Amino acid sequence: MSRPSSSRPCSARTNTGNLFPSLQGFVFTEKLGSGTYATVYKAYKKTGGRDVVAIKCVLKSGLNKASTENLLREIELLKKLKHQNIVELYDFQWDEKYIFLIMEFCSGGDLSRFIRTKRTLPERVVKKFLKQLVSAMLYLREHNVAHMDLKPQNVLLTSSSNPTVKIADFGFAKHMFDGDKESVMKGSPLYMAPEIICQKTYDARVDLWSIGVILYECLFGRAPFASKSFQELGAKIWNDKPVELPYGVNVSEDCGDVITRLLQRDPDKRITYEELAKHSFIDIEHSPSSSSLQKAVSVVKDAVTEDTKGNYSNAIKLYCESLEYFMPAIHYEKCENKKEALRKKVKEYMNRAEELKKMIRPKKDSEMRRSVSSDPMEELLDLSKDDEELQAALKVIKAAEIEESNEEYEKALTHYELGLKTVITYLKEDSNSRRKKLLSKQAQVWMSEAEKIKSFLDVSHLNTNDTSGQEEMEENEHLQTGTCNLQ
Ligand SMILES: Nc1ncnc2c1ncn2[C@@H]1O[C@H](COP(=O)(O)OP(=O)(O)OP(=O)(O)O)[C@@H](O)[C@H]1O
Repeated sequence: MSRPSSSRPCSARTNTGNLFPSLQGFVFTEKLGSGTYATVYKAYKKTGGRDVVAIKCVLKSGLNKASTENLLREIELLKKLKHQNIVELYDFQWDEKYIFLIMEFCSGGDLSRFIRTKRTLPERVVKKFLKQLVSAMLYLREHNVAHMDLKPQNVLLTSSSNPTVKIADFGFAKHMFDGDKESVMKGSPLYMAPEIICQKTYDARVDLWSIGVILYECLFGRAPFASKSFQELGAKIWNDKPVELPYGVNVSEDCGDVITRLLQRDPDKRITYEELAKHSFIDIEHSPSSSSLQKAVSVVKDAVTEDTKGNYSNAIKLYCESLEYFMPAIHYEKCENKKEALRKKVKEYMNRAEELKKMIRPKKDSEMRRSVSSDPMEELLDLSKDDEELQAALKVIKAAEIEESNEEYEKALTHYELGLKTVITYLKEDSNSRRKKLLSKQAQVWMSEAEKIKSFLDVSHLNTNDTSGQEEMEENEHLQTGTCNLQ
């Protein structure tokens, strides 16, 4: 809510002798940086918990019509936007000299500086940042907001260890509904989608291109159109050549695919927001967010219900599905104690899933052999001596039984299914009544074995390992060493 500052325009002197602006209720401690129309300071609240904030101070006298519009737009938009990956605007005030935007403080600096200090970022870290940026972008799309000036300088980091990224600087942002077009040139050429320059009309898809450029720069240390002169930059923009990954780099196929699809010059060929959210490199549904834990709890509740009802196969699937939400929930949790408590709980659920897997595992050797020796297979083979096709099918099933007892489940299932195909046709036509009776009884047994194997195979490979701790450790190691991807 806007409310005028009661403070008189005055200033405090810094260590270096420069003047800080002054705002009642806050102590300015440090200059964080300055942009086109504002300077940003670190400050803390005099009252309460002395919360640290960032205050963007806009000198009113420096505002022309365009920058006033930018600022008002930024305030209007930021007031409405609340997302874990968007810098929050707490309040705004003004006095005779300045307009103050009191914002969430991000102590890790901006992504541009972060990349420069590390040269390149490892794919694991880039993937985490990208998921967070995409999550913010999807939220912006839901609110019909296009940022229009996404670049590493406008992406802030919450801290230097285990950082979260947040989108800042909504000075150029605009309410844009699907199909809306814009024709004014805005943004920074290195990060600007080609259609802004080449076609002069564009829409919210320009942000997808900029995300692609940010991703490229994080991985390779420079923007795809990085140039030594404006002429060179112009030539690269006005070109039909597809953007290629630098020679000799080592990125996963998924990662390469998402960069290439974001950096499509033609916006109609560019990946859409929906496709991006579902892309296997991003998989927003299973990305750490404030709702991860809620989703995990809801899935695990269903698992327990199925478990209680004795539907073990379903229960295992749901326990494992809950892990897909528990892991991002653990990543999202900042408090170490809570993380540990969550891990303990997850371990209990996953132990139960493993226990159930053992329970539904098809019979092992001794039991199986007993049923093999007691089954009338030998009699059936004898009754089918004059029928090569049925003999062959029965031998295939016999092999399946042995494979099952040896726990070669995939092979056993294939052979059960193959043999049963023939057996079933005989059941319809067989004139030998003794054989038909025996065959019919055994077919039931084999079908039920095949079903058991199928439902076991369906869940046996499902993951019950919580790797969140390992992942966090590796990520931190990477960040500390600043691993380089260009070899
Ligand atoms: N909330 C914040 N927390 C910490 N640092 C911040 C915050 N907001 C801005 N900064 C720092 O202040 C610098 C200036 O920010 P600002 O938004 O005014 O301009 P800019 O994005 O650098 O430039 P321009 O507005 O010209 O695009 C940023 O680059 C960043 O380093």
